[in-house]
Amino acid sequence: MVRAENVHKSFGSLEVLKGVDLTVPEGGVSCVLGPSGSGKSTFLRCINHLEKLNAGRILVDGDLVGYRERGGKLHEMSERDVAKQRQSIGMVFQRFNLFPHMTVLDNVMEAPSRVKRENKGEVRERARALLDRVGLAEKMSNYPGQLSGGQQQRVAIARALAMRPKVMLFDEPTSALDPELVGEVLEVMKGLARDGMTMIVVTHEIGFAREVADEVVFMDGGVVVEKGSPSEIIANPQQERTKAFLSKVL
Ligand SMILES: Nc1ncnc2c1ncn2[C@@H]1O[C@H](COP(=O)(O)OP(=O)(O)OP(=O)(O)O)[C@@H](O)[C@H]1O
Repeated sequence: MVRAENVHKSFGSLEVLKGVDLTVPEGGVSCVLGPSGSGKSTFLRCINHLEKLNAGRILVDGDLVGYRERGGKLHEMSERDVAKQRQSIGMVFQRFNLFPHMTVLDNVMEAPSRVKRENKGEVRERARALLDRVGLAEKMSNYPGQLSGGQQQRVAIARALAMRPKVMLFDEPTSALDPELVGEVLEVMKGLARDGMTMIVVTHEIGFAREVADEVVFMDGGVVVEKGSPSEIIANPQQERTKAFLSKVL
């Protein structure tokens, strides 16, 4: 479960998030739509400790992101606790950023072996199973440079899943792909949604949002303009800003 309450974030004098509220229940999928510069990436980055909030709070699985409550007061988490909390939050970016000198299997094994220091044999089995799940079992000995963009993005998803996250954040995971490779990545994401993963997906893939999202959130100018079911927001938007955006992307 993810709950964001009144999240504010500024960069200098630029106010990027102006009080964002969002709740994704356990196993729910929220798709965040909105024009470029509306704060979508910044919002995901706040959930994953890549940015610090100026105000508001975020809870992942009931735990406050970045803070511990002690004696009725909030204390900033130690780096160790931040690292631990980040393990429960998987993130997939537009650019997959795999290690080019490591095989596909080693890329997927890297984080659990290094960060969690888990048993190598178990991690290898899990990584193999994940590569099978994303349809890349036969590529595990290849290097990222030998794979298509869609295949690399599927490896990136397997890599995030290898940490057994409770929540997966996707930041425009198909925007950098050639159009014919988009479908294979969306299929993997649909499978994850079917399997009950809690997901927040920033995307311009309206078809995906329509089919998979439990809730569609339209953001513009650092605020949530409207949110609701796909049929409410995509088929029947109420706000002019949402209508204008959808008329451009549909
Ligand atoms: N580290 C930063 N320092 C200064 N400004 C930033 C920083 N990160 C983001 N911004 C600014 O915050 C605003 C929102 O950016 P953000 O990337 O969150 O938008 P977005 O909705 O994800 O857009 P896009 O769809 O283009 O990725 C932009 O004006 C951007 O330039």
